[in-house]
Amino acid sequence: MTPLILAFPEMEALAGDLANRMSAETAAIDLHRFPDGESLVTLPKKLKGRDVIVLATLRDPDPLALPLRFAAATARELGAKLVGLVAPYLAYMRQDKRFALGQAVAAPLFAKFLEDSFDWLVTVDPHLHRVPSLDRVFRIPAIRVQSAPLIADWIAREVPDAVILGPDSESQQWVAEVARTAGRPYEVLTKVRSGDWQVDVSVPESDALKHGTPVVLDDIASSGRTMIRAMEHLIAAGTRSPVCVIIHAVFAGSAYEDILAAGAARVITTDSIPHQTNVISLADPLAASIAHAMNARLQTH
Ligand SMILES: O=P(O)(O)OC[C@H]1O[C@H](OP(=O)(O)OP(=O)(O)O)[C@H](O)[C@@H]1O
Repeated sequence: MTPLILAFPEMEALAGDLANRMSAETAAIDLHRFPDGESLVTLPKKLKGRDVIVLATLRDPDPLALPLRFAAATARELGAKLVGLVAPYLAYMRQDKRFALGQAVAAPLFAKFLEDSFDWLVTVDPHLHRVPSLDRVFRIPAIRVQSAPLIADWIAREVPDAVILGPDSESQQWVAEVARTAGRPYEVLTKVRSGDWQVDVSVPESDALKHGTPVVLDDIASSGRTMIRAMEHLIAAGTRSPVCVIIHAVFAGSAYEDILAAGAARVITTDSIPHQTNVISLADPLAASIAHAMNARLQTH
């Protein structure tokens, strides 16, 4: 039977793109909020014997956590075979260690929460800068789509004189990869975070920056302060107007407007989180990885 992609709100467009590439069908998950804040999840009726792919954005994960669990459990009660999760943005991965005594280490706890409900997971570049692979966090088949080749293509095409800038030492690994694929130079900045909205970034002396367009590349823009501080220093140093390339368009509060106001020439993102800045489609590698994850899970079922 054809797999069925069940899209949580906001994910209908990506669901359609994936269905076109995978001979799958799509249907929307109806998510109703009662006045007291509880959720009612309603799935389509014909799930018996089908592989179900739940597609959700976890940009605002807490209100979606229980509906995700309800959707997975209900799909099984209605006869679905495998139930997988495609979460192009995987929340909670930044808290991958105890930064201060008493803190919850959210990354493995959230992973456990998801693997208790789903048979497999596909995500895009999770923020696991200190963890080498998703297998260290998930015990279900978990596949990481890498956006680097798509980002490198976009930069090579749209900003041919790019100097690619990673905001902190942890970004070196993938900024170097994007720069190598795009055939452009790169630099790594130094970031110091002192609070949720307090970040400082220092920019190195760079000959390349005198002649090229700075492209600040980061996996997440949340408060936007990392991007904003990087741009402020670049502009003060006399560079051309920076281009901001962000994988996950989290954009808390007015972050997007603040980044534009700080002088970005362009802000572009992948479609891991629906936003007006999405220009890089992840549908091709996501569709390939979903097929791979379903096969991997079937082999262990
Ligand atoms: O828009 P912002 O609020 O500035 O957040 C975005 C930044 O935060 C993340 O790193 P983080 O500072 O969490 O550091 P880490 O890489 O050590 O987790 C991410 O890699 C960005 O650089």
